[in-house]
Formats: sequence, C-alpha cells, structure tokens
Amino acid sequence: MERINESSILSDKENDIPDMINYEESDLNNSRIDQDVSYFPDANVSLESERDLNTTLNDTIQLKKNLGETFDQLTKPGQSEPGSFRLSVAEKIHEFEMKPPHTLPFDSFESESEPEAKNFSVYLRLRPTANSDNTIEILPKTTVAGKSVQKIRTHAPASSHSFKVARAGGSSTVKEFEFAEVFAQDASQQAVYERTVSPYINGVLAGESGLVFCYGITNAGKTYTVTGPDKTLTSESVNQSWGLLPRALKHLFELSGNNGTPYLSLHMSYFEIYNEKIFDLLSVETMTGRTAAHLKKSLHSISLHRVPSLADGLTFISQAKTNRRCATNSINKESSRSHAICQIQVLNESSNIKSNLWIVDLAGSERSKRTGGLRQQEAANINMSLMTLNQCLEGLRSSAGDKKNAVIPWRDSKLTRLFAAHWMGPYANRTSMVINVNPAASDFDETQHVLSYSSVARNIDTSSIPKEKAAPAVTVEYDNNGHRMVSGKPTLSQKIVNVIKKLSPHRFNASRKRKENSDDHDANSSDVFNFPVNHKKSRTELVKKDEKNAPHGSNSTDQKEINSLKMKVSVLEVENQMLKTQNNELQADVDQLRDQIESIEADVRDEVAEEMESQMRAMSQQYDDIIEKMKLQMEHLVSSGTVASASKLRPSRGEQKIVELTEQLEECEEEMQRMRKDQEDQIAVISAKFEEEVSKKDAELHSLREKLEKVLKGKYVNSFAIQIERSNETLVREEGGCSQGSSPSNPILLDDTQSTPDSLDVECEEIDEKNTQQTDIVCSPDPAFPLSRKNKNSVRHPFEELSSNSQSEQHSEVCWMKPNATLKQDPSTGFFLRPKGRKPKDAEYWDKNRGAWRLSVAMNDL
Ligand SMILES: Nc1ncnc2c1ncn2[C@@H]1O[C@H](COP(=O)(O)OP(=O)(O)OP(=O)(O)O)[C@@H](O)[C@H]1O
Repeated sequence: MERINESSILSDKENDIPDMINYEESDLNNSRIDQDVSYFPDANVSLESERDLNTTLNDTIQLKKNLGETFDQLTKPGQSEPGSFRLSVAEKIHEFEMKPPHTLPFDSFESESEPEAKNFSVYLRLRPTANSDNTIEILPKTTVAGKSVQKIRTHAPASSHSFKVARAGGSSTVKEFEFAEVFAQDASQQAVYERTVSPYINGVLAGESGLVFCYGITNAGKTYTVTGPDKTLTSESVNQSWGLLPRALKHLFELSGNNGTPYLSLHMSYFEIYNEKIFDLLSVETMTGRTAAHLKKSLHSISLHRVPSLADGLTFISQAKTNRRCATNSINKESSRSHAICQIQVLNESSNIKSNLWIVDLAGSERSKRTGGLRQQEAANINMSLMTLNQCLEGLRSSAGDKKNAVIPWRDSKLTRLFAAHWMGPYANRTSMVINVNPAASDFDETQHVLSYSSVARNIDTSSIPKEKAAPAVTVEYDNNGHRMVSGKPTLSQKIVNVIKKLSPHRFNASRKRKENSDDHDANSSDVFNFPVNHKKSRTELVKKDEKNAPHGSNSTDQKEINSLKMKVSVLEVENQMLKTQNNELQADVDQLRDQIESIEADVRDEVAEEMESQMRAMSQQYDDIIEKMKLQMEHLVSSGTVASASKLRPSRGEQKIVELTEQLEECEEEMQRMRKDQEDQIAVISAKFEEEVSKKDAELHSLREKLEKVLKGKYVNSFAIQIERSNETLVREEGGCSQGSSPSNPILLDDTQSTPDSLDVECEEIDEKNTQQTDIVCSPDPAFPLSRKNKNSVRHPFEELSSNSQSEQHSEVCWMKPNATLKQDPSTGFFLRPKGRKPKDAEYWDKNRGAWRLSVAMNDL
C-alpha cells in the first residue's frame, strides 16, 4: 500500500489547489480566486506591472471583440437554414455551454446506462429487529411516469406519541411514504449496492461525481449499510456483509483495470465532522493514536491517500472506522457520534481531471432523553447539523418551486457546506439518499420525522434549482487596499491573478510558495469548503467571532461557562426547532382533519336527508298499497255481496250506533227546522190577515164612533143604542181571520158590550133600563177553552161560578160598563186592556192557564 504524504498530494500539481471539491474551479471560480488573491497580495504587485497587465487585458478584450464581430458577420440572418454555418456554430456553442465541466471525453466509461434522474434518488432500508414489531408495511412496486416507485405504510403503535396525537385529532394512524425502492429487512448488501451506488461508478470513472449518504436515527443500520461489519474488511474476497464502500472500491478497481486505463488512479480521504470540527481519520497521527494533530481546520489539510489496490482501500476503511468516534449509549453500544465522510477520488492523470464519489455515514439523529443525555454537546451538534441539512433540503425543494428567494443555510454547518459543493454543482442529480429505519415500535416517532424529510428530498428537482442558488450571494467585500470586491465578477486584482496564472504559472507558484512560507497553513483562515462568502453570517460563525473577540486574559473559567451556556442554548435551539417542526406538522394535520370533518359532516347531512326521503317515500308507498288493497277488498265484497264478510269491514257496534243516532239527530234537526219554517210562514200569513182585519174593524169602529157621536148629539140616541145592540148580537170577531165555528183556533168571542168601542160614551141609565143582562168581557186566545155564548145576551165563562158565588157578588157582578169607560185593545194580540185608571177589582184577574182576562165591572162602582 502506498501512503501518500498529504503535502505531496496537495502540491504535486501545477495548479496546486486542494481539489476536494474540484468542480469549484468552474462553478465557484470566484471564491477560489478570492483565495488565490490571498496568495498574491496586492501589496506584492507593483503598479507598473499592474498597468502592463491592464494593457494586456485590454488587448484581450479587443481581440474578443474582433472575434465576436467576425462571428456576427458569418452568422448574420439568412444563413440560419439547417446545416448552415450559423446554425452549426450556434449548436456547437450551445453544446459547449451545456456540457458539464470535466467530463472525460473517452468512451470507455460513458455515463451510466440508467435514465438520468432529475430528482434525488431516495431509498429506504429496514434493518432486522429482534422483536416482532410490525410498524412498517411494504407495498408492491409500481411504475409512475415510467419510473419504478415503492411505497410503505407506517402503522403507529399504540405506545407511540404519533398514535396519541392521531387519535386525539381523529386522524389516521397510518401514513404512506414513497421511495425509489424499499429494501426489506432481509435485503442483501449486494442488492442495496446495486441500486444505490453501482449506477454511479461508470460516471465517476468518466469524470462525473456522485454522492450517496445514509440518514436515519441512531441504531438504524447506517454504519452497517456503509461499511458492514469490521471483521469482514480484512480479506479482498467479497464478503456478503460488505457495505457500500468496500463494494464501490472493488467495483472501481474492477472497471478501471478491465478497461486498461493505467492513467486512472484512485485516492481516498476519510474524515469525520465531530462537534462541528473536522478530524482526519487517515492522518499519520491517527494511525498511531488519536492526538490533537488530526484535528484539521480545513479540507485542504486533510490527507489524501493513493489507493493502489483494493486491499489498501479496505485497510483505509478499517483504519478510519477504528478512528471514528463511537460511544456506547442506551440504544447502540457502538453508536457513531460523528458524520463520517469517505471521498474516493478518481484522477485521470493524463488529463488531470478528477471526479469524486462521496459515501457518507451520518451520525444518528437522537433525543438526548432516549440516549441518556450524558453527551449533550455531541447530541446537540449532531442534531443541529442534521437540522441544517433538513433545512437545506427544504430550501432546495422550495427554490425549485415558487420560493425562488428561499435562503438556504448552507453555511450553518460544515456538513451542509460539503453537500452544497455537490448539490450546487453539475452532478447534483447524482445523489442517493438511503434512509435507514429500525421498525421497532420504540423508534416509531423519531422515524416518522426521518421519513418526512425523505419525502422532502425526494421532491427536489435538481434541474430546477435556480442558477443563483448554485452561485449564491453576490457579496460585496473589500480587499486589503480597500478595493471593492464583488464575488461573481472578477475584480481587478483577481483579473491580474488570472492573467499571471495563465501567462506565467511559474511566477504564480513562486508567489504562492512565498505566501505559504510566510503564513501558517491555516493562516488564510478561509472557509474549509471555499464557498462564496454570504452576507448572512451563520450562527456558528458568529459564535466563533464572539470567541475571537473575547477580551484577552479573560478568565478561562468564565469562558468555559460561556461555552457551556452556548452549548445549552444550542441544545435548546435544536429542541425548539424540532418542536416547531412537530408543531407545524400537527397544525397541518389539524387543518387536514378540519377539512375532513367538514366534508364528513356534509356527507352525513346528505345521507340523513336521503335516508329520510327514502323512508318517507317507502311509508307513503305502504299507505298507498294498503288503501289500494282495501279498495280492492271492498270492490270484491260489493261485487260478491258477501254481507257476512263485509260486516268485518264495519266499524264496531258502538260506533255504528253513534253514527245512527247522529244521523237521526240530524234528521230531527232538519225536521224541526222545516216545521219552524212552516210555522213562521203561517204566522206571517195570519199576521197579515189579522192586520188587515184589524184595520178593517178600525175603520168600521171609526165610522161607528162618528155615527154615535152624531147620535149623542142628536135625538136618535136610543134607537142608535138598540141598533148597536143588535149589531153586537151578531158581531163575532174572529182572531187570525178565522170565522166563528169554521176554525177552532183562537176564537175570540165578543159580546155586545165588548164590541162596543172603548170610546163609546153611552148613557148607561137609559141603556141599563132596557138591557139588564149581565155582561162579562172575556177574552180567550186559548183554543182549548173556547168561549161560547150561552145565549145571545150572556157569554158564560168556564169560571162563571167564581163570579157568581153569592148574591151580593151576584149583585155586584152585575156590571155595567161605565158609559164613558174606555177599553183599549192590544193590536198585536187582540186582547182588551184594562180600562185606564181603574183599580182592579177582586173579580178581575189574569188566568194563566187560559191566557185570558176576566173582567167584571160593576157599574155602580163607577
Ligand atoms: N441489515 C442489517 N443486517 C444485520 N444487522 C444489522 C443490519 N443493519 C443494522 N444491523 C445491526 O444493527 C446494529 C446497529 O447498526 P448500526 O451501528 O449500523 O446503526 P447506526 O444507524 O449506524 O447507529 P448510530 O447512528 O448510532 O451509529 C449493529 O449491531 C448492526 O450490526
């Protein structure tokens, strides 16, 4: 095994620039130039030579201008038909521009045959577990848009926090995640290698870099996937437990040897990022024992070792594994406490083109509560850098979407700076992420977070990453002379350096060596990954700055205190960030659940309405059927005349009786009404007749009165009285128009006196002498007691006895009408009224039963 001294590696090329991230020469050229400027400070360049160089530059610009004009001449419009010179030149330029830098032009290692992926390839690997927890269900592979994809379903165990949250929110405890492929617990190391790393090997030999990293919580199988068990790395024969790294090495050796390419050499760097510091795992010091010497401040100082054979490569891997920081925690007795990065560099010695394959074993994300919390600083740094990695992934995804201005915090951790070097380069699409998962129920909650980030990574479209992301931050800085330096555009000093590099490499190198001799290797204090400086200083940098700015001689105990407080703050920040993420996820779940509830409510309402409607329709139909049935039954009964059976349809007897009685009652009422109407009609007719008669008699009486007055005034009184008497004898007055005898109803018989008009003034003495008959005035409307005249001079009342009980009464009964007495008649009833002003006599009364007045008037009373 040939071990290459790190300084020899770093300085054996003409343009001796550390090429850990060698694509930067093209893509991040300016930052490299910034660094170069530090090797060639402006102070060392005389003004004269600067003037000369400016002239050279102007000449070059003029030359370029002339070339442009010539090109325009040749490609002016009208010459752009297919096959024309203009088109072919344009095509060539386009082809040239699109071509990624450093692609090896030879055919033997043409890029992979697999379709060029635009997105990161994200795989899932489940590690075997002792217990039978079945939290992850692997679904069959499917093809989406021509690509094979595979999903898993996670089932939250009842003991998990996710389960409780899902239940509390009413959401599902099952979630789905999609991957390029899922490796089950029994998947072989070979199967994982073939899918994740193998496709990049050809490209790496052809000058195209690739990055594969394993991500997961502690004890999920990352180290196992990357390297496999230690003891298997001792032999060159492939062990089935070999991880990705030894397999990749073997594959590279096999391919480069088979293709007869002695000009290709393999080199390896292996380092770890521990507590945000870089440690070389293959430095000379680390070979003999861990000392502070293996702490490196930049990637440029990390050793790069030539790997002449597979055995040497396996030894390096084994060595690095030994040197890597591990610790025993409550979960994993050999838990990696750092991110381990292996860089296999393929150098084409004939063209000096380099390409890299990075295989990264990340430290496991963890909760200090679960792992014991004794190594808080480690845990905080691990979580912090993983959090930054996640933020960068999220930023990349957003920047490929609509958030073009999303700030990607590359510089917040060393790990992300390294990854950014690849992701912002031309081969960002050649990235595989292997998610390692332990399906144990106890790991479920943390695994969910890991899986959610895998979804983010899967959705990064590397082709859509805006150019400004690839060369971020146009940063304004000032050089030592106060000249304004704008990264992205070469400053005058940079132009000078470039020209010197081109015109006189020897002079450039000499100047650089001078610089190296005068300065410590780390004196340039440039960033380890030589990225363009961003305005936005990272927190880590600020912390560093604070440390630098701390007053000299300050108490070291205070400093320790400050550091420990800072560490606590960073732990809390990480925890806080995790909680925020969790909170956001929960909020999203809540929103989703709210939507679900609303839609479920709407569905339920619709369902209930439909159900009710259908029930009502069914009921209505039932009633219709019953009615129809009864109608048919009735018709049948009627047509068959089956009384007996028809009687079944009758209502109960009581009801029938009620109906009958009600009908009778109604009939009675109708009859009564009819009778009443008849009576009223009759009464009306009788009344009319009576009135007519009365008016007639009134007229007669009137004439008689007139005559009587005349008689009284004259000598014909007697004869006239006799005449009255005679007429009285015959006068029968019938009530209601009935003639005496013809109708029994309401006869009213009037004797002679009665018929005498009440206003009749008679000379009683004279009459009395001639008419000594007793005269009772009786009126009787009652047909049951018709009055009759017993003789023509006397009308006997049925109560005649009353008025003729004694002689004295007999005497007194002999009543004589006062000559000037006035008897008035009620026109409506036809009764005679008691003479006005007269006091009633004992013989005078109203017989209720007969409805008649009996009047006995003693003439001598008057
Ligand atoms: N696919 C596998 N087959 C057999 N054993 C495995 C597999 N994956 C992991 N293991 C075993 O599980 C244990 C933990 O694995 P490993 O150390 O690789 O986890 P890790 O994710 O690297 O953990 P940490 O982040 O703490 O370093 C080891 O004993 C390892 O041998």
